[in-house]
Amino acid sequence: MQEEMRVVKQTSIARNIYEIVLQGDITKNMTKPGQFVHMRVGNSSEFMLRRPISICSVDQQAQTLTCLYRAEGKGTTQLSQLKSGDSVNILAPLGNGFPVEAAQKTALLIGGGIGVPPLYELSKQLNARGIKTIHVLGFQSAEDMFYIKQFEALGTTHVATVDGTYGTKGFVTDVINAIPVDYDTFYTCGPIVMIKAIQETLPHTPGFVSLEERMGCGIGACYACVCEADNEDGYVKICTDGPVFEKGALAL
Ligand SMILES: Cc1cc2nc3c(=O)[nH]c(=O)nc-3n(C[C@H](O)[C@H](O)[C@H](O)COP(=O)(O)OP(=O)(O)OC[C@H]3O[C@@H](n4cnc5c(N)ncnc54)[C@H](O)[C@@H]3O)c2cc1C
Ligand code: FES
Repeated sequence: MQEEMRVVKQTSIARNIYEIVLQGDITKNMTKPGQFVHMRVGNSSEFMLRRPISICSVDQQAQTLTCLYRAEGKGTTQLSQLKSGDSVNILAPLGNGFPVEAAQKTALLIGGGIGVPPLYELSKQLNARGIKTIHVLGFQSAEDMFYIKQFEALGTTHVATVDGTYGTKGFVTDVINAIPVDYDTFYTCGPIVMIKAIQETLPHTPGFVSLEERMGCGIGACYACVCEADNEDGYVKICTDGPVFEKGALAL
């Protein structure tokens, strides 16, 4: 489904990180955490390719969608210029999403950098099902951190920064190695190197990983997003088969 969503507000929340709140009917279809929206950020041919951005939070009553993104390249920088009252063309919801029903009692949610946003809607939905959530969030530096208070409101939240300016100095795996193993399922989203390290750190815990890799069409037509996998075809398309996969399913 496609819609021109209205920008309600846009706020800078950390170094190069923006929170955009959009309103529209299409939110009623955004029910699964871990799905993403495909945004057209401008009308010129330069912006023909849409930008995939995770659903961070949905308010069904207000019909609003919140996304968090890093303004890095041309498209996301263009997106960061939008003001309240502007509109953005959204194709959504795309992808499969995290299976919330997989967690039994306690879930460990691990996010790295701009992989953190989809874990917020996931944590909200797990908590609504009575599942306790523990969050481990990794950033480069204190200046890059966002949504710490929002995660703390949902469950115990640990932060790791590479430069040690906040929380544990080091990586999310340093935190995971130091906390008690009282969770039954893990969910993670972030850079591939982090996902690989987590799979090695938690070999016996069932888990689900979400990839935020390069995409083209977002709807299974262009093969820009294929990743080697242990299945009959030998590959998967991140956009339609994912972006969430069971731990170990991909040859990372
Ligand atoms: C499923 C999914 C969810 C994502 N969720 C978020 C999120 O919540 N917040 C966030 O900040 N980023 C997210 N990303 C990454 C985000 O899509 C890219 O950072 C963004 O598309 C880069 O666009 P640009 O205009 O800054 O860069 P440009 O270099 O101008 O982009 C050029 C083209 O390459 C594509 N591209 C470049 N880098 C990526 C990338 N890493 N992933 C996919 N396409 C890319 C762009 O979509 C565009 O078509 C997600 C990616 C995926 C696949
Ligand atoms: S992005 Fe085109 S097939 Fe996945």
